[in-house]
Amino acid sequence: MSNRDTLFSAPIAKLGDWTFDERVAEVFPDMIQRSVPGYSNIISMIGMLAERFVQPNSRVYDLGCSLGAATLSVRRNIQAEGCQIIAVDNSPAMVERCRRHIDAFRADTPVEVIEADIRAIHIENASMVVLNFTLQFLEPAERQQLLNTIYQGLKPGGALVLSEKFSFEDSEVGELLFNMHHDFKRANGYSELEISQKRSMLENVMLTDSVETHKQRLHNAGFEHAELWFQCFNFGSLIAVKASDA
Ligand SMILES: C[S@@+](CC[C@H](N)C(=O)[O-])C[C@H]1O[C@@H](n2cnc3c(N)ncnc32)[C@H](O)[C@@H]1O
Ligand SMILES: O=C(O)C(=O)C[C@]1(C(=O)O)C=C[C@@H](O)C=C1
Repeated sequence: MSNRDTLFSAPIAKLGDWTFDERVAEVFPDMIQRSVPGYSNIISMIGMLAERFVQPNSRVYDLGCSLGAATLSVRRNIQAEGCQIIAVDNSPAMVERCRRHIDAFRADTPVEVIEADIRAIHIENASMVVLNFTLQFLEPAERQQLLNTIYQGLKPGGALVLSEKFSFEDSEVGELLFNMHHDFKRANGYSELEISQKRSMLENVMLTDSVETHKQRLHNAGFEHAELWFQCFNFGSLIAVKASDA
């Protein structure tokens, strides 16, 4: 079982910027489950999407794989033969644990876990790409380029799953959903101090976009189809599909 996240329960004198270090990796399953509304639904439904979208003899990329939760869900559900999963993360602490998690289960589809920056990854012969709460950690100016690369590397009929924390153009709704997210964290046992310390650490490194901005970028990248398929408060997931005659 995963360790409980108590990283920010005591006052921290000098709050630095957020990083995915050893301490975060150690408690990550508990942290993400208690912080992201709908996370476990999204993980299991990524498996359902894999069943539908993964094509024989193609690749699946899990970009910003952390401990490999999405990779494992995809691997459990792939029906097609001759596939390979490439899981990428630039945090050594995550990659080391991810390799152990993946190796703990037996399956036919091989998984390669790569310690690298997702901005430097070449994508080819992909039928599915997963960005599960990762794009939000790139500089906003770098997000379009990554989506362009993904579209180029996808086979016709291939899909990108893009899950993110959202901001909202309607400030009234934005404030409501932001507060609902905090209620969710409180209900999951986080104190006001834990919530506010983590929020300050994330402030400079996790800049959120609206659903409209995400859709616009996906269309700019070339995706013929893009729609929100899941939302819980200010967290959700889009599916973007490359046309089968592209
Ligand atoms: C919120 S976590 C993703 C959760 C994971 N996809 C899941 O479904 O459990 C974000 C991950 O992206 C990784 N990351 C952030 N920026 C990255 C980059 N430029 N290249 C590679 N990995 C990156 C972090 O190290 C972290 O593990
Ligand atoms: O916005 C928050 O408060 C979060 O905790 C979000 C979030 C995320 O979306 O990735 C941030 C960092 C951790 O990886 C887990 C969750």
